[in-house]
Amino acid sequence: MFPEANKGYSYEDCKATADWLLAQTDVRPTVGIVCGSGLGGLADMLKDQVAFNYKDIPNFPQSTVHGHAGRLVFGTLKGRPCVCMQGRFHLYEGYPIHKITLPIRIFKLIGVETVMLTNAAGGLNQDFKVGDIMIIKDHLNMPGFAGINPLSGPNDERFGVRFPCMSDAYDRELQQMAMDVGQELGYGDFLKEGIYCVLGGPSFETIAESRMLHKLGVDAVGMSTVPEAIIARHCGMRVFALSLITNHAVMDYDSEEKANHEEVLQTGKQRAEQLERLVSTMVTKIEHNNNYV
Ligand SMILES: O=P(O)(O)O[C@@H]1C[C@H](O)[C@@H](CO)O1
Ligand code: HPA
Repeated sequence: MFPEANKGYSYEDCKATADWLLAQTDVRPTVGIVCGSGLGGLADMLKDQVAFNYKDIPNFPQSTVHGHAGRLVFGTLKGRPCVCMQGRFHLYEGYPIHKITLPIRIFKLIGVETVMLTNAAGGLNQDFKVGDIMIIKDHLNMPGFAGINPLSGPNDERFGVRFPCMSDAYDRELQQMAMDVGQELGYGDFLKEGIYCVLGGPSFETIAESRMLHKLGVDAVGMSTVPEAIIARHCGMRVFALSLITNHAVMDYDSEEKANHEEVLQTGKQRAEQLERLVSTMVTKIEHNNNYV
């Protein structure tokens, strides 16, 4: 069942994993959530949980990063059937890019229509503060510039077209919904929007790199999300994504600040409750056919 790294997973491999999951649970999720570093608490919001350790799911990679529990959780969120990845995969873990994005195709094959991606990221926008939530409106795919794209290799039309459009990667209605819900919840002061850039990691950025990204118009930098968004759009799912700004990307040689994973996880804990409320309220407003109510 394990294909060669550069060949990716076939439609049949993905279908086998999807069918295996569907046989284990009656939950039929239409919303799929991916928890970023330190944001696994989002999965704990689900009621009537049916949870699987990644190691027990055919074809699934294993989580290797602290703050990514490695569980796929099915359940309901205020009555809506959802599935939640409590832990994602990153290029720097050594996984080929097709493996990182495999769960997103599984989402599609089990009936998910809307994907909500979350991540921890370093803030480059000078107006951003640690603890801000940035709604992602667009991305820069740095590994993609070097040919590392989850759609490289043969294209299977059963998933989507050879050359998918990405100018509409992040659903505008869902961005507006997040803004509206954020205002209703009183989050106006820390709810922002911006452009996310993915790098390979695991080293954090140098000062020169951060300065370059800032000049390019990047608002937040991280190590995930973009490959998942590309795969989700390729197979026709709607994508909403947000970054929790967990630290400032250092851009000044006099600065004493040093990016570190502990700070990332700590900021996640501090904003967990608000983030959960934002995501869960949005889920209640996403209709089965993906309309915004
Ligand atoms: O999975 P995400 O993108 O939230 O994780 C970020 C990027 C690195 O994996 C880690 C660095 O602290 O957090
Ligand atoms: N850079 C890259 N990835 C990150 C950061 C950062 O500063 N913070 C959390 N994930």
